[in-house]
Amino acid sequence: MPKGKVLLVLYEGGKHAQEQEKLLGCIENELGVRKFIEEHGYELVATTDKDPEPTSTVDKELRDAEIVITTPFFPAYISRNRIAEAPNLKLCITAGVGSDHVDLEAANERKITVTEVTGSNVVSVAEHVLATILVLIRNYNGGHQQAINGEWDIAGVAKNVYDLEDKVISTVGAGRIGYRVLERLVAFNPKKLLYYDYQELPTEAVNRLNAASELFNGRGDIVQRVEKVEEMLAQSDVVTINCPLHKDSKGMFNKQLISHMKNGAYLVNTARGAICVAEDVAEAVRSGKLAGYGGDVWDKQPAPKNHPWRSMDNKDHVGNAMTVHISGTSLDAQKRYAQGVKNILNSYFSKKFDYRPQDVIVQNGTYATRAYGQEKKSL
Ligand SMILES: NC(=O)C1=CN([C@@H]2O[C@H](COP(=O)(O)OP(=O)(O)OC[C@H]3O[C@@H](n4cnc5c(N)ncnc54)[C@H](O)[C@@H]3O)[C@@H](O)[C@H]2O)C=CC1
Repeated sequence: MPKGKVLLVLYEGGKHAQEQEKLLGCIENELGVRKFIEEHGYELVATTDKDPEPTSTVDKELRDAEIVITTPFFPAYISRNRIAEAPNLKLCITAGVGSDHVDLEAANERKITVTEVTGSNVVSVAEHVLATILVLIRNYNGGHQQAINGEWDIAGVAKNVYDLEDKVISTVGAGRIGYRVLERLVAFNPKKLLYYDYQELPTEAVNRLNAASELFNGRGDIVQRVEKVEEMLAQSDVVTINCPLHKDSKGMFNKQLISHMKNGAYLVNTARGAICVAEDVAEAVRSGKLAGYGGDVWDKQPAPKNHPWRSMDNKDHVGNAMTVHISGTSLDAQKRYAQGVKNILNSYFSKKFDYRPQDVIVQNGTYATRAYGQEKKSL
């Protein structure tokens, strides 16, 4: 009987993989799972060649694969067509969080299980959100450019510098990352922390934030849920997006929704690029409607050289805080999601299928989480 095949798609590490052995998430280090997979009698095929569909190595190797492991950082899109061409496929594992690169509806139709390593990089992303907010609101880029260019024009930088203290800050999505962002923001003494989510935060979670704000800043009752996103945006100095990409969130931040934001507000998106309409955001930054946009997720990854967010700029050249998709792939996160992938494989190989419930996105033809849409089934 031929061996079952596991297909692993990761980004290239090159010389960095040799320099840094903790870089588990690159093709050279294969999440540290090769030996484990082979010991269980499976074949492992690892590749970086994911595009274009349908002529890449992924297309060829997926045809007889039983398991595919991908990451959101360098996503191999497991599309409906690719699923149709992969009759043996039983399990898709996301090494990280966010499985929108898998066609979840098509997976359900075929009863393919889709799992991810829930929680593995939520702290990493929350820290990146805070970093991006501070880069923008403190005009770090303006000051840094002068520092390395030999300039000293303080007014030229200071005219775009604010404090985060006393601002209204909001999150679209208050799940694991959104909540951790709110937690970390308390330290900055915000005026209000608002959230928009169709799932309400537990009362204890809200009480904890209010109590911390009371203790550190002398003001309680700062957290509020807002029912209408437009109402939340109209009050917010800084908005961060922390919800998954699905049919209701795709293209949500378009020209029309951005028009409800305060003039000169900041928008930070480390969730998924396609939640925003790229050209509409770039135009809002150009016009000054947004004082800045930052994040690390793009609607197509790797993003093309001419993507509007690469050249997006404002009149003072300080409104762009984009990075490549790195927030969830810190070395600490890589260790956690590599271990999480191993645990999921172990559940599968043992035929116990005793996955951690929070890791399961779809199973047995249905959604196991409500995160991918309001109407989706809850466990
Ligand atoms: N940049 C990066 O490296 C990473 C990005 N992510 C992204 O962040 C997303 C969130 O991750 P977690 O917080 O761990 O997920 P989570 O499942 O804990 O929380 C997501 C929350 O968003 C809410 N939500 C869903 N659709 C919404 C909508 N249209 N409007 C408002 N709220 C909505 C859900 O009800 C849930 O409370 C992931 O799905 C992924 O796309 C996650 C990890 C790494």
